[in-house]
Amino acid sequence: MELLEEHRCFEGWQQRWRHDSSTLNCAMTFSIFLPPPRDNTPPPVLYWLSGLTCNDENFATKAGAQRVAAELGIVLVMPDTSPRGDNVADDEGYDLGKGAGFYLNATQAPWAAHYRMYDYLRDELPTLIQAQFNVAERSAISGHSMGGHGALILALKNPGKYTSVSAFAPIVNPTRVPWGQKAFSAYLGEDKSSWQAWDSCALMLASDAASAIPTLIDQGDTDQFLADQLQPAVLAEAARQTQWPLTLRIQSGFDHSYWFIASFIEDHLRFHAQHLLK
Ligand SMILES: N[C@@H](CCC(=O)N[C@@H](CS)C(=O)NCC(=O)O)C(=O)O
Repeated sequence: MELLEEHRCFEGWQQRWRHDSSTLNCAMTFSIFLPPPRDNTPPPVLYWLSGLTCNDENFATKAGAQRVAAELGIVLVMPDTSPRGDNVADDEGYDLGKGAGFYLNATQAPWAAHYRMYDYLRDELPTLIQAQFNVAERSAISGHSMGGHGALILALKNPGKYTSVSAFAPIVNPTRVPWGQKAFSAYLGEDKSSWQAWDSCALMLASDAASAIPTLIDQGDTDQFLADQLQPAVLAEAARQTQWPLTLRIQSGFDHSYWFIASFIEDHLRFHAQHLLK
């Protein structure tokens, strides 16, 4: 592990690290915010997954989450959104390839060689964070847009792994919207039956009530992607049918940007703190 940057931030520290990922078969960079130590209890972790075109720095620099994370004593881990490097397959579009890993394990050439963000986030990165930092095992997960999709599928596919999940403007039904259909065709191939394992709505409908965890979603009602790509009402209907504890808040006048995230990130941190710090 190589420390690339370190900055004092409120009562904690903002750092940026590079490491070699054996899952992704390339070097990866992540950001982490470490709150000030308090007594002998190691702090829990909130994983943040960003959206299309982002890397580990968008949330770190634009969301303004550190002040409240320092106050609550929560570590923020901000991974990149895809494998990186000259040897990694890419596409000209902003919504496929680098910056658009969709938090799944690709099965199709040329993507399968590196695009395994699901395994990286489920196994390799948490193991690394546990080994390198003084943190508790308890963790929660959140994200934006493609990262909201990532947070939801990681939570839905791994009962017991996270105390709570939240999302801003998530892609809840990727198998039915253009962003998801383009990415899933490339990464998973044309057999659409394999797509269901990576779709929050399908996963929630197939979920076991006993594995449900508290879920908070915020969605701006003037988000330019709301009607074509996001459609959180489809997940709300799945939650109604399965009695999944979802709170969906429609926020008047907010768009898809980090200005929206910055406006409600404190609510999400306090929501996760209720479950992480029990
Ligand atoms: N660039 C794309 C949109 C990409 C986009 O909105 N990305 C969101 C996540 S889906 C984001 O967080 N962008 C980076 C940022 O705002 O810092 C477009 O022109 O349509």
